[in-house]
Amino acid sequence: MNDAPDLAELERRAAGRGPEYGEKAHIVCDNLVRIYQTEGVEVIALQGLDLLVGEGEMVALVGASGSGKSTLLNILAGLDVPTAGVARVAGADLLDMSGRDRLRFRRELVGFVWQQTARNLLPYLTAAENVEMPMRFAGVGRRERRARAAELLDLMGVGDRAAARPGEMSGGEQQRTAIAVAVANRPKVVLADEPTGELDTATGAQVFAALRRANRELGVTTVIVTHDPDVAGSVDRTVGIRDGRTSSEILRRTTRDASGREEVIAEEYAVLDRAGRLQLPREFTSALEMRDRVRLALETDHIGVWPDRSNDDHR
Ligand SMILES: Nc1ncnc2c1ncn2[C@@H]1O[C@H](COP(=O)(O)OP(=O)(O)OP(=O)(O)O)[C@@H](O)[C@H]1O
Repeated sequence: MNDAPDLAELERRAAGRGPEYGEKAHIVCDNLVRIYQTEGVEVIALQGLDLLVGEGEMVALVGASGSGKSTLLNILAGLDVPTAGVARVAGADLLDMSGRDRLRFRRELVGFVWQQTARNLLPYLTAAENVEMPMRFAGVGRRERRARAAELLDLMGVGDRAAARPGEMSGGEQQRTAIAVAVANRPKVVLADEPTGELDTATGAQVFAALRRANRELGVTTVIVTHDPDVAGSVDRTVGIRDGRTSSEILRRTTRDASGREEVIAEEYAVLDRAGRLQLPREFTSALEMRDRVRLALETDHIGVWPDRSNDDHR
């Protein structure tokens, strides 16, 4: 006898979870787990990551090397399959997808920009031909392809480089062309893994500006993995990943001071998952020497967290 719950039972259990988590979000990660097995050793790259991104949002993902950012991006791109949890992008369920749907998802619903310029563009095609390539796969007619490629290269500020091959373009021009390629098929989501990583500050700023233009003018939801503080500081929302989980978020909003000047206010938040778990920033816990256990108190409008002093008398 097999005691494992059948599909109907799993669906019943899932239905009992109350209102669907992230029902309206464009990207939903719920308790996402990715375990790699290499030579008998398990690496838990994502250990229950939660993330919601709304349609049209532009979000930066930051975190130490090895925290799981690229793993997450590869899953959202449909290139890697999570071990457990929920991952949905633009309505597509990334855990339950046939090979054919996955291919369609990668061709039509997401666009990517990688750090290595060589990975983004075909070296023997011109910039315009590179932008036309995904449209060709999608069966777009020649005239429409040409017009859209020209329009997108213009939007990215590299319209005058349309006839150049990647080897004849600067790194920044190649990355801006890569963004045009990524959005060619009108994807719902663009994923960029360190798009400015190989560029100097000024060129990186131009590439970021091109991504932002794609986000604002084409309305495409954009997720950027970055170590670049200028990029992380320029988006409305920066999500910190620590040890395979979302740990904190910085939200920025623009207001006007008394003299009418614009100022950006950045506020830090901790991510609270459905089970009530949150990660306190390491600087906070180490400043107050918090370890193992903390004391909590519910106040009318906040929760107080204190170091555990209960054993101090016995020491
Ligand atoms: N294909 C793989 N096989 C085995 N382990 C992997 C694989 N890919 C990633 N890992 C491990 O998973 C963890 C998360 O890696 P990941 O590349 O997602 O981190 P990251 O935050 O993107 O790091 P970086 O900023 O250096 O790119 C690391 O411990 C890494 O060694």
